[in-house]
Amino acid sequence: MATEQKARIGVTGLAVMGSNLARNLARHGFRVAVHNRSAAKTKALVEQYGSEGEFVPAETTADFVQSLQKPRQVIIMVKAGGPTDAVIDELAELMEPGDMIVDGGNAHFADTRRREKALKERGLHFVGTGISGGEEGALNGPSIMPGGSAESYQHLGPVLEAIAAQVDGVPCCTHVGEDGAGHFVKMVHNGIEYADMQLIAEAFDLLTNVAGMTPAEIADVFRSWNTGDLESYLVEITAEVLGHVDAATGKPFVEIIADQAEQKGTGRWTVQEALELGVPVTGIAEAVFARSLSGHVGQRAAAQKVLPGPSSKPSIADRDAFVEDVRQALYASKVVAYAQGFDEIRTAADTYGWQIDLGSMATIWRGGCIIRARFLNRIKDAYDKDGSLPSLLVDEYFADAVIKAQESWRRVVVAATGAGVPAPGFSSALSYYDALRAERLPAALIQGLRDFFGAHTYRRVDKGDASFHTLWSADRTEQNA
Ligand SMILES: NC(=O)C1=CN([C@@H]2O[C@H](COP(=O)(O)OP(=O)(O)OC[C@H]3O[C@@H](n4cnc5c(N)ncnc54)[C@H](OP(=O)(O)O)[C@@H]3O)[C@@H](O)[C@H]2O)C=CC1
Ligand SMILES: O=C(CO)[C@H](O)[C@H](O)COP(=O)(O)O
Repeated sequence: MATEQKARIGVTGLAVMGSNLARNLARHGFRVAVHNRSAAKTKALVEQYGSEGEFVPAETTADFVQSLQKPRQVIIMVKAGGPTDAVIDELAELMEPGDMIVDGGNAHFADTRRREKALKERGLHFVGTGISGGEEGALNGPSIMPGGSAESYQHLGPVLEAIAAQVDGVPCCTHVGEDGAGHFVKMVHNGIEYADMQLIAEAFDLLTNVAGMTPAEIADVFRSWNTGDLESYLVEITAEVLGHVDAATGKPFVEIIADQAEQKGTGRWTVQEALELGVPVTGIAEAVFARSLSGHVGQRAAAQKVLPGPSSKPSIADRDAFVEDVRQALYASKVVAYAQGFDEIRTAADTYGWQIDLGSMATIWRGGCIIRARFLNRIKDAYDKDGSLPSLLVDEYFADAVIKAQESWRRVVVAATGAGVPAPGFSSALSYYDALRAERLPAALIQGLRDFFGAHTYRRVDKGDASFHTLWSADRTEQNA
């Protein structure tokens, strides 16, 4: 193939994400080489969308690599895990020093670190890149979170910024940080996505089972919420899903879906990594566990037969006031979930030596991605004002918002408890708020107990950092530890 006919960039893995990303690149004037393990997808893409731009289809990996301009840039969009390793191994055999492999799948950041290290030894650049926005975002402009070296970003950045979503003329793409930073930030993005959806689902449950509203009425509520502080993609599509009617039965669509939430793993990874880093991401953890509980069909069926709810349910005197309380509780709990997610990113950056600008993360999540929301502008402002903010909750704007929401938030948690409606997201977010602001926590008693049974020692409020142990089974005098 003549050099001038070679492609600027390649995409391998042409399922929903890869094929739409390739189309997005082509629509932006990049000649794109396209390849898929099974050639039918490549053929279908070119047949259906060939007129959208310049595609260079390849049936084999060798032809695919040959069809690229040097230094070569290949984006992989295949299943995370083993398939990604298999594709990287195949490509690496055919590529040359200076070429670049970009993994746009939902890889675990530790895999990304390992892959970048291994490929560097072969002279290849490797960029682990988070991409969010689902199939629609991949086509029309996703939010893109590239890691890897600053040098790699110099070459790749202009292409990614061109195809990313744009908000106020700013691309939703920036160099997140070295090696696995991009995939780490994408993982936390997904963790926040889990928390956000759990809170929305709890709001729906409360409006259904405490306020007695229908899905169509609740759809209207979400539609109106989407014109205020809660404006976001997830609130917008909640109104769509709740307003949809099942064609086969004529019932509200939400009532005919099996109530078992599935998960591919990025939320679970966010919690596992938070446990390692010692960051309390209670909202995300509750969301992961709530999905998991929903899937325990046998246990749920057994419990339904023997465990009753409260003998009487509180009645809602003023439905509009309750709807407003739920709105406030949703907003405050959402702020807590984002605060926890940003804490995890900051702690990981310190741990792994990444220079992550938290304000920039809020900036690139404003468009294209699943958690895009109006209040990300406020998060950006908060971190722009103070890059070392101890918690989003102490920023003036967000402190004011949760303080204003506080009474509503408490009423909603009380109503949920009284009615026997599970609201783990709302209640754990409120407990987090109360724990953070508490002058004194019962952790003191835990320390006392640990010292009693295991001589694990404790620090005193009046003796600085020194540790002590009480001789519990002797005369109970205190010793320096
Ligand atoms: N779907 C979404 O909304 C989002 C997905 N992602 C991530 O993007 C990536 C692609 O997602 P999606 O488009 O949904 O596709 P899938 O995750 O369903 O992956 C399907 C693709 O992987 C290829 N593949 C699977 N195993 C192998 C293998 N061993 N060797 C080579 N190719 C293989 C398939 O090829 P074949 O056709 O031959 O089977 C197909 O192209 C995933 O990592 C996903 O987590 C990221 C953001 C959003
Ligand atoms: O990455 C995404 C969006 O940004 C995917 O939509 C996400 O993988 C969905 O996750 P799950 O299937 O676990 O709900």
